[in-house]
Amino acid sequence: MKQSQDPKKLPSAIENLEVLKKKFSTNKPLIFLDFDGTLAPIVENHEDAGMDNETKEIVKQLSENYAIAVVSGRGLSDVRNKVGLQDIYYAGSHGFEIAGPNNFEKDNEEAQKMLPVFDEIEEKLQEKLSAIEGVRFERKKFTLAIHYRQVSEEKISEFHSIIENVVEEYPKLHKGDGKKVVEIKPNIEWHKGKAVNFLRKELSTATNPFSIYLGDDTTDEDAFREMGNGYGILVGEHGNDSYADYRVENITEVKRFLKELL
Ligand SMILES: O=P(O)(O)OC[C@H]1O[C@H](O[C@H]2O[C@H](CO)[C@@H](O)[C@H](O)[C@H]2O)[C@H](O)[C@@H](O)[C@@H]1O
Repeated sequence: MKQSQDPKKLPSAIENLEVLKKKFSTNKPLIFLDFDGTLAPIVENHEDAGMDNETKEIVKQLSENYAIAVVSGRGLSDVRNKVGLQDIYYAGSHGFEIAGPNNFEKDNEEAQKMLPVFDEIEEKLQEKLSAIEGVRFERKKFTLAIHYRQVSEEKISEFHSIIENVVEEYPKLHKGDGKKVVEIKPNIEWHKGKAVNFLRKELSTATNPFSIYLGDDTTDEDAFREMGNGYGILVGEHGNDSYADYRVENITEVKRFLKELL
């Protein structure tokens, strides 16, 4: 079983490029890419996030040579619009909604049944959190993000307590965390790692295809942990230990690494 470790102790993918490129020349990897914090810089408002032209071009060129999937906490249509490529796969809502070329679509069936519960909890939380300035809601199909990047420091513990108390009333849902965001998700054994395993079967006929996954957040750890034949590459840090195999420092290094695959 994989062990997590201090990300600072992970080997740098950039410093080990020659070794990795050698490996990739004999094992063409499937490429899994997280969006926020990996392809697009973290910004104040979630609506404003986007890839720069260089990153767009790199991902486009990679998609001509590799099977690629973007795996995001964002809603499927949102992340698809932001990446803008038609011929690649996407997993949105933390893997609960998956889509790909030729009208391929796969929503998590259990999560589908929970849509009315999401409507209810969203309404309740909107009301209970209305007194806290700076709270931003982002409804995805199967998850609900509540952002607190713009909430003042002294209000943050109240923000978390309100959400915890409400979520406790809903055993079908659970609360996860991200970068200055709380994510309400279906309480189902499904996450980015499971979605990646599903996509590995979709993208390759091999039993255990060689894959790489780049991601920056705690939710990407589910994918790193599930990486069988392949490498997880952590972008920056998220404050906890990591199951990744390598690290890159930031988005600039993500670009540098991906360019080497072209
Ligand atoms: O899985 P990801 O593609 O990394 O998505 C994770 C969440 O990313 C977005 O929120 C984060 O980025 C925002 C824009 O930079 C930032 O303002 C926010 O504080 C971050 O948490 C997105 O809005 C969420 O829906 C995703 O779940």
